[in-house]
Amino acid sequence: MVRYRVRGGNALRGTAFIQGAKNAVLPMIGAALLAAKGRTVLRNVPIIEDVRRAVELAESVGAYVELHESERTLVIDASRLTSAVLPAEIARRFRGSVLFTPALLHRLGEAIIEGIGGCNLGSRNLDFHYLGYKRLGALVDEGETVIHVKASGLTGATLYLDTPSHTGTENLIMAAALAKGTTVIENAALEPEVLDVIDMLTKMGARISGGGTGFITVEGVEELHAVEHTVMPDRLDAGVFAMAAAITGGELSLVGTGLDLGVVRYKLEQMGVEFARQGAVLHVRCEGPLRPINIITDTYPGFATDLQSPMMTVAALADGTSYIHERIFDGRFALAGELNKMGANVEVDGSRAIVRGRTPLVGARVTAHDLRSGIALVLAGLAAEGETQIDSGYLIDRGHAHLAARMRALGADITREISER
Ligand SMILES: CC(=O)N[C@H]1[C@@H](OP(=O)(O)OP(=O)(O)OC[C@H]2O[C@@H](n3ccc(=O)[nH]c3=O)[C@H](O)[C@@H]2O)O[C@H](CO)[C@@H](O)[C@@H]1O
Ligand SMILES: C=C(OP(=O)(O)O)C(=O)O
Repeated sequence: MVRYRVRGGNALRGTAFIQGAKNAVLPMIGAALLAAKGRTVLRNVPIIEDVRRAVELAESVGAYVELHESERTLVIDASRLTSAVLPAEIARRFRGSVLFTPALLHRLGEAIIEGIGGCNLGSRNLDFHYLGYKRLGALVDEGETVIHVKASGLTGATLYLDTPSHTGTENLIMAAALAKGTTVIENAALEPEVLDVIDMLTKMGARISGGGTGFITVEGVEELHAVEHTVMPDRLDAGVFAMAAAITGGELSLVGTGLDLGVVRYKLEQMGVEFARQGAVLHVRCEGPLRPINIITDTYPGFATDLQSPMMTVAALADGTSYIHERIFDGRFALAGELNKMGANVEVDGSRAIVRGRTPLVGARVTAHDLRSGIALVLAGLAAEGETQIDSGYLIDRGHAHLAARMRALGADITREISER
């Protein structure tokens, strides 16, 4: 069991190196399996547990994968895929496993999905994915525990997503890329990670237009080839470091090519955090007290649900009452109870939370219920008096690379330990 220990009180200062994006690299690993010849190279790969699971999953279906950790580079040779099974013991450990389905369908004519994991955030349906595959000509057999998707060649069609699902959009683009004819995906996701995946697929030879508009057109091609691609920076990792500077009264230079925090930056600015773009570096600092904030999560370009939990910690440290409305997931407030153990005053009512700040936070033994509640508790620990122990730290490691080392380099008192219980 992984546990983080944080002793609060230190202002974070220095240069924070932002990792590559988890939610871009996982679909890219799935995309690499579409290339039947050659070797794909992915650069700026975040060394996170989800990437390790994705490597294991790719190997389990027959790909040859090298993860060069110190070079943050993945080399994937998918010329020989041997198994259409996504085995439960790996696939259930991360959400990105769902992104292997299109490659297995195209390369082996079927995908046998024994499980899909990911953060426990309430209902996380996959109906848009399966309806899309069916419209493209696949047979989908949804058993109690195993889902079997079969197709001897897919054919383009018009697809519609009820809401712009992130992985749903990526999966249907990948399924359409090697289908016969034209596919149109209406109400497609606009997230920058989706656009980065489209960039990679385009380099591979896919013909995709309309990325970022909500209406994506894919002209199917005969084959896709292996390419080199650099993963975009992780805006969630960047948001967390900006918040760490804000709540500790620190000052950080965030380094990560082309970093854009979007609405999160504007919300933090409303709270009193100062940002300055200095060429390729985004500088963030906070001197005065934090003001309260209202947040409504939404699909891009709205406020990212994945930063809602860390923002709850920031709100608990602001002077006044903040309001949070979670609109993407129906079970994303597990953090509230843990923050309250540390002295926060968070009241949850359905999809809304009221955070009454500022209450002094004190170190406590708390539990990460999912990746982002975990990192939110690390933030709380940085601002709390005394020591905070965060159990189930594996969930944090799913999405943040070398967290303790990166924060220690900025002056934080944080350690990661492995314990029996
Ligand atoms: C690996 C990855 O990229 N994970 C991200 C991805 O997850 P993921 O792609 O799983 O999230 P979706 O955008 O698909 O889901 C958003 C909402 O749509 C609903 N829905 C989705 C698909 C579907 O077929 N039917 C359906 O009802 C879900 O239940 C959920 O309430 O986007 C989420 C929302 O930005 C982020 O929190 C995750 O970090
Ligand atoms: C919900 C998240 O991830 P996943 O979809 O991989 O569970 C997340 O990154 O916060």
